[in-house]
Amino acid sequence: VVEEYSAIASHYRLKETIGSGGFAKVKRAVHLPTGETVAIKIMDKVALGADLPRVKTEIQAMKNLHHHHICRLYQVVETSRKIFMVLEYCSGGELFDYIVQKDRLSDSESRTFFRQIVSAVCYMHSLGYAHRDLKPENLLIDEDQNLKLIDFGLCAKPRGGMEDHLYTCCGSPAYAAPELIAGKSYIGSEADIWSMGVLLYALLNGFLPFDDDNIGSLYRKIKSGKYDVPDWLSKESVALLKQLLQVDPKYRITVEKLLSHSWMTAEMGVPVEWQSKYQNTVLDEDVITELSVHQKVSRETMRTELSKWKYDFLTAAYFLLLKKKTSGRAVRLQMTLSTMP
Ligand SMILES: CN(C)C[C@H]1CC[C@H](N2C(=O)NCc3cnc4ccc(-c5cc(Cl)c(O)c(Cl)c5)cc4c32)CC1
Repeated sequence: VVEEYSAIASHYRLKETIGSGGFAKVKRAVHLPTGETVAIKIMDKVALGADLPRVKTEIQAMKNLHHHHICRLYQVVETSRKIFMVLEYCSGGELFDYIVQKDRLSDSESRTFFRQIVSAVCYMHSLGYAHRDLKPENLLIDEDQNLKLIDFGLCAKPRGGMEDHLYTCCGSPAYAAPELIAGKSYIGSEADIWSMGVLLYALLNGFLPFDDDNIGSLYRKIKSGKYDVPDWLSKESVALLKQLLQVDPKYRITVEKLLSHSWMTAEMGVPVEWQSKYQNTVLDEDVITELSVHQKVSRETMRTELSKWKYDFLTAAYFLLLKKKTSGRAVRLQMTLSTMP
């Protein structure tokens, strides 16, 4: 097995498999130069077949999406047979499992999580991306109980911008908007708003608003837009669900209005901050120092090299050192990154 993973074995110690998506295996790993834990998504190009473009879509999208509630891509390694994506590790697992084990979440815990989801989605929309597969399985919890959005294989960045219509019917049926399953052309951001309505319902109730083993009756329920309203729901949350789960996208709440909706701001007092907390234009001086000293190159050379954002071993070392710094650990490397030119 080791020779298969030799491309990354120089810098990562592979640990156990932590999950597998359709055509990918995800393993926990340790980044040897910093000691940080990462998740490595491993795909076999032959097995991917027609799905290879989805992976390229995901990689390209993740290179442009830098947000504290979006899983960070650190590095991409491609060999003749494999693609490895080195990703931010989330020790808390899937939000889906968290809801199941708690049965359902309280109004305020749902609000805390839902504000983070809206923050990530609003940020994506501001950059012209629609996720198109929003569901609790694609939201992970990190060690600080923060949510991280994953799986950008279906996300779309319509050429003509967010108003451009999309056509491919995709994502998971139970979370899919009526216009999407009706096979009509649709606006990606509007479909994401519907999916967030289904997500909020799942957080507050522990079950889905539209569910049926038979796909035909599931579609009929979604198109009807009718769902149960359990008596434990607060008046405000019922009002918000009504505005999210509007069958006609014309009447659906927009993400801008969502940021300051009264249920969203209750207890918090402030609208959702959707801008990224990550500073992704200025390079961190402490990290440059550590990397340039360690690689025995000038700071200028290091700055120039880092600014190419090649998502190689150097990009990974930069992001992981920065993560160490922001979580108050020493900005130190344990071995040379042998790949520096
Ligand atoms: C859609 N589901 C079924 C697939 C599962 C695959 C395993 C996942 N996982 C765990 O099960 N436990 C721990 C765990 C910890 N850190 C992770 C970090 C990143 C990713 C990740 C990121 C992206 Cl961008 C992506 O595309 C994919 Cl597939 C995975 C998964 C992690 C993870 C959860 C989702």
